[in-house]
Amino acid sequence: MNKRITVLSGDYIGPEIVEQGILALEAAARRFGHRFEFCRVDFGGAAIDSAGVPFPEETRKACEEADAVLLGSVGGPKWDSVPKEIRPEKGLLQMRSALGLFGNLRPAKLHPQLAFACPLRPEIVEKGIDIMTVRELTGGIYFGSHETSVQNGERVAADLMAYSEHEIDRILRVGFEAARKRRKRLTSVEKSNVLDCSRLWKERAHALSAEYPDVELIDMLVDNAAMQLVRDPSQFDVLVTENMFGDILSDESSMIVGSIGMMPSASLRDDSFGVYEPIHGSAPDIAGRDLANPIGTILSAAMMLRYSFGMAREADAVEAAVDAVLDSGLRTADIMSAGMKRAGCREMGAAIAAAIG
Ligand SMILES: NC(=O)c1ccc[n+]([C@@H]2O[C@H](COP(=O)([O-])OP(=O)(O)OC[C@H]3O[C@@H](n4cnc5c(N)ncnc54)[C@H](O)[C@@H]3O)[C@@H](O)[C@H]2O)c1
Ligand SMILES: CC(C)[C@H](C(=O)O)[C@@H](O)C(=O)O
Ligand SMILES: [Mg+2]
Repeated sequence: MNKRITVLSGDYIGPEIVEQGILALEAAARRFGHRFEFCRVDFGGAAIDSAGVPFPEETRKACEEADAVLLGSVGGPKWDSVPKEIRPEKGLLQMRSALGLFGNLRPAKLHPQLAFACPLRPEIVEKGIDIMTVRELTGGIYFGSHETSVQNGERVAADLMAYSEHEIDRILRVGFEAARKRRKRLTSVEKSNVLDCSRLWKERAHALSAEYPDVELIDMLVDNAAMQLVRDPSQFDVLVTENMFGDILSDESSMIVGSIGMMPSASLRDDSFGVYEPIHGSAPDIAGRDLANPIGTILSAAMMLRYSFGMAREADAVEAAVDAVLDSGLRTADIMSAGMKRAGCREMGAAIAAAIG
């Protein structure tokens, strides 16, 4: 099969990790007889430098013309003082919105080889951790109005959270469908004791649950969910939530599976197109030193194969290669432990590509 992949490397560690994702995709293409064409365009801070804005029209066109997009990470101190309308992170939100990517899948699965890297007690870890967070990605407080005004002689900042029923229903359906294919437990995370958005969310979750009698629906307040994630993560199968709660809880779940460098994501809409990126940021503190863990990006490439290209065998091969390399003892600094072999980002990426075949 021929596929076109637009590559947005982004900033700081972005180019380092994305190159390893590309190596994995090329290895999968070679082994299974596909042709993947990569088109690299500027995005985020790199696009501010070259074009003055983080999501230029040309980048948007390159995304729209592709079958899928591989993204590194954007932002960092170099662009922290640019006007908020052209921040690299604003470009990321513009891209998600322009491409209609409302459904964000963030799987957190503990690789048994990394049990030691989980900060929870062994008896908690032994019960297994395999959570799919389904995060709403194009609505809520990220996309409401953001204003700072002067009232009574002082500045007042306001950010609006708004959700319409159709936005809530379509992401809840992604959650129900995902749970149906897994262990059939859907935890709907909200703050219905305070927020109207959450009250509407909870009401819609119960209305839709009639269409999914095979899926158990559990309501959970977000503060409790944050606590339960570290008390007993094995209770969660699929967790569905709004944009900001999902951002926070997915970083929390990344640490209980060992490192934020391990976590992939897929940002999807109703057709097969998707944007694939690790959930972490541009990690300026380790950029340019070959220290980043590329596994979150490589597993994002596996999600691309599975969700956008319908290539389950190929995705399995990439995931199996990650397991094999972890079994071999190779570790980047963030998941290093005694007796293991320390690798840089490039060595880890090359080993995984070689293991794909
Ligand atoms: N999707 C994105 O592009 C995205 C996501 C989150 C943050 N950001 C941006 O990234 C910048 C830095 O944000 P931050 O420092 O809060 O979060 P971060 O995720 O970049 O880093 C947090 C910590 O995790 C470590 N880390 C992250 N990825 C790693 C990897 N692959 N391997 C090993 N260690 C890794 C970093 O070294 C750092 O100590 C900010 O400008 C932020 O807005 C971008
Ligand atoms: C950089 C930022 C806008 C982004 C988000 O909050 O969605 C990031 O934290 C993520 O998790 O992808
Ligand atoms: Mg985040």
